[in-house]
This record gives sequence, structure tokens and C-alpha cells, in this order.
Amino acid sequence: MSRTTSGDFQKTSGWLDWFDGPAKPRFQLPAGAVDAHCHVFGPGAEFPYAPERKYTPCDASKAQLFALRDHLGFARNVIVQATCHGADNRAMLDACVASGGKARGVATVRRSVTDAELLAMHAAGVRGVRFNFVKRLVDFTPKDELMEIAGRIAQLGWHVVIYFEAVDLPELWDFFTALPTTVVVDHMGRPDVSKPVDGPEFELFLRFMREHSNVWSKVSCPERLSVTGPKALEGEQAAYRDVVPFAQRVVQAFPDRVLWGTDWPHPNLKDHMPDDGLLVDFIPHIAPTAELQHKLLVANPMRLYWPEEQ
Ligand SMILES: O=C(O)c1cc(C(=O)O)oc(=O)c1
Repeated sequence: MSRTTSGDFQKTSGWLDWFDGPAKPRFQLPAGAVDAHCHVFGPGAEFPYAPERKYTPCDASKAQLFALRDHLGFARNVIVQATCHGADNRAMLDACVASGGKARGVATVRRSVTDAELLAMHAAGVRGVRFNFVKRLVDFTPKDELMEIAGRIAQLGWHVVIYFEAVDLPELWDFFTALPTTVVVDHMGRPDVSKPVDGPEFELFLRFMREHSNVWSKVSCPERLSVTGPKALEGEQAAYRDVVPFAQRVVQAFPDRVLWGTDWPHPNLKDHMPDDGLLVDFIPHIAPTAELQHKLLVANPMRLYWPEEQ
């Protein structure tokens, strides 16, 4: 079934809609598991997409996200502001509030954000801001503006989520290592998994984490990073094998600083749309023991997003 975009919007040409009717995962998530990276899109008629966006998605509402959460067996979500909404956080905030405490959020803000707005976001459940350096997704924001924002949100106990491509890490290193908060890297800093896992590019990322104990990583998005597959479709139980050594390395080296998320509704995939149930079945390949799974899915996200419950 083709999904629609409501309001005065037309999906980007070639847009792949999120997968309908995902499998029930075979992997039994631990009680209290958190999907620590997912998004809501619109619906456009209610929460318009931002004029500066680089893509227009199909709608993906909070009700659809919560249904997926329950189907897969997650207890909670961390809803990350998607770039198609720019710095208009209303859809994400509305979803957090509607979740009844089962979702926390990561916002995108500009320097012009007021302290009162930040406090209101905190009350709605926001615990971090996202700085995006992926050029196909956002226009450039000066680093001094980002550093000023980081200084302000640090006072609220929030963290910074960073999204960048592996080739850009050397240039961004000084900025990232000067951030005054916990820093969470999206999707392992997007390694090129056709390169060796013990090669210089991924080693730089591991060094980034090793030398900076405030840096965490989401070991998410194998469907984005995989080059040779196989895809998480049609019951595949060994999907995205080429990504496994990279994610496993991060989980084993930094078990207390990793998070996992579905990345539903998977913006901008070009090749295929994964079955989210089978994506959950990817987890035991990268976190093979019950202890690692509990840290990745429960203890770590709870410490970062619901510390008051610890
Ligand atoms: O690689 C991407 O296209 C992508 C985009 C977004 C976003 O538009 O916010 O978020 C993600 O986590 C990944």
C-alpha cells in the first residue's frame, strides 16, 4: 500500500514508504527495552514540513509509532527530531507528550531559542539536541552557534546528538571533543563497511570513543550502512552481515555507552525498506549475551533519558 503525505505536500520522487505489517521479532527484547532512535513525520496537514527541508516524506504519525513500539515489544521510544521538520519541534513534542511518559525527545534548536522554550521542551520530555553535519540533509550552521547552544543545554543536563559521515570526522574532531556534554553519535558515525573494520577510518572512530569517555554511539542503521546485505526482508535471520563486525566491535569495547534504535520510519532509504521485526532480530548478532543486550537496550538508554528512574 502506498502511503500518503497530507496537507499541501508531495513526497519526494522515489520515496520509499515504511514497511507495512512487520514480522513479530524472534528475538525476545528484554523487559523495559527502549527504541532509542526513531522519528515521527507530520502528519503534514497537522505539523507542516519545514520550508528548508531537503526531502518530503510520507506521513508517519505518533499513533503509528506507538503501534510499532507495542508490536515489536519495546517499552519506550526516544523520538529524534527529523530534518524534514527543521527546527520546528511540534510534531516530536506532541508525540512525546501523547506517549504518557513512554517517550523522550531530542530536538533541533537555533540560537534564537529562548530559555522559556527550552524549559517547555524539557517538561515535554526533551533531553538532548541534535547537530547534523550530513550535507545532503541540512544547510550549514556555524560552529560557534552550535557551541553556544551546547553550553545552554548543558545547564539543563541535556546531551548533544551528532550525525556525520565517517570521512568528515577528522575535520570535526576538535569541535566534537570540545563539546561540554555527553555526546551521542548517530549510526556509528556512518562507517564505510566495505573498508576493513580494523582499518584507519574505523580506528579513528574507535579512538574518538576510547579517548573521550563522554562519547556514546548508536549502533543502529545496518540497513543504511550495509553494502552487500542480505536485506531484512522475507524472514531473513542473518541480515546486513557486513555491518555486524563494526557494530559488534563498538558494543564489546564500550558496552556502557551504546544505544540501539530502529530508525523507523527510515528516511531516505533508496534501495529497500526493511521489515522492522527482522531489524530487531539483528540485535543478538551485535550484542550476543544477555548482559550486553540489557545494557544496550535497557540500562544505557534509561541512564541517559530516564535518570530519575535509576
Ligand atoms: O540518513 C538519513 O537520511 C537520515 C535522516 C534523518 C533525518 O532526516 O533526520 O535522520 C536519520 O537518522 C537518518
